[in-house]
Amino acid sequence: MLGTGSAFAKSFDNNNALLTVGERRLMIDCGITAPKTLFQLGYTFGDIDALLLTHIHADHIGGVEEFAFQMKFVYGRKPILYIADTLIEPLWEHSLKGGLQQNPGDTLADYFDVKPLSEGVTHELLPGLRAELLLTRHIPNKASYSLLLNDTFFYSGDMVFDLELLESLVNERGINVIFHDCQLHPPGVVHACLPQLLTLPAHIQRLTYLMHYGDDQPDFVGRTGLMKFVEPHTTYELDELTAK
Ligand SMILES: O=c1ccn([C@@H]2O[C@@H]3COP(=O)(O)O[C@H]3[C@H]2O)c(=O)[nH]1
Ligand SMILES: [Zn+2]
Ligand SMILES: [Zn+2]
Repeated sequence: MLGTGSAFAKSFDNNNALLTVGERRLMIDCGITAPKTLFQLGYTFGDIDALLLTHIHADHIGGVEEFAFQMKFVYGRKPILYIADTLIEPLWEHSLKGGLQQNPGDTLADYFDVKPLSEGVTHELLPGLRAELLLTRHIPNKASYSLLLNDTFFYSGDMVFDLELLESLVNERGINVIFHDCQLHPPGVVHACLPQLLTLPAHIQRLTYLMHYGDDQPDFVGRTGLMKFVEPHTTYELDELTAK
């Protein structure tokens, strides 16, 4: 995990991840803090093969302009951009065009090898890494996607509490690890909040790890039921997590 903080956290970096599969690396979201976090952890943008974006908020896309410029002008190649088909136009028109457009007609494709993802369809992102996007509720009229990885691991984009979805993932789809965004203080208007997540049945809590939390997270250690916190700047072995 590059970071595990909420959008407003200052002691935790933005909730972004770097997945390594064999020799290939996929970054999940690239927020404001991602360029500096990568540097602090000893990576460069040149180490990244592909970027996947869950939704358009700065803690998830605020570092994309630098990523795009560095890949073009420092590393001289187009990384893969995996993104929901519905987000391509708003990402460019509403977020990136102001900084990245240099010539009339420039598009995302001038910086990225854009691979549109359709919701509900499994795509192979890297050899050995399959992902399905799920449109999950975050902010009304604003698309945000969560990820099902290799049919075993659920990684929430920002989303509200959705008991029905989590139950169906675990009970019907065989998901055995959940990384879930967690707002520590209620009410959970645009994120699941801790009191809501604490109502999950025990067998789901045991599979659940909390991320995207605020600066007072240390006050909540030991107060998360059967759920654990995802730690920042920490590497998790998916095979080990999902084998438990
Ligand atoms: O209707 C809204 C819209 C936004 N917000 C805050 O802005 C943040 C944007 O990033 P985020 O999605 O990680 O978290 C969001 C919330 O903290 C909110 O509380 N209510
Ligand atoms: Zn966020
Ligand atoms: Zn968000």
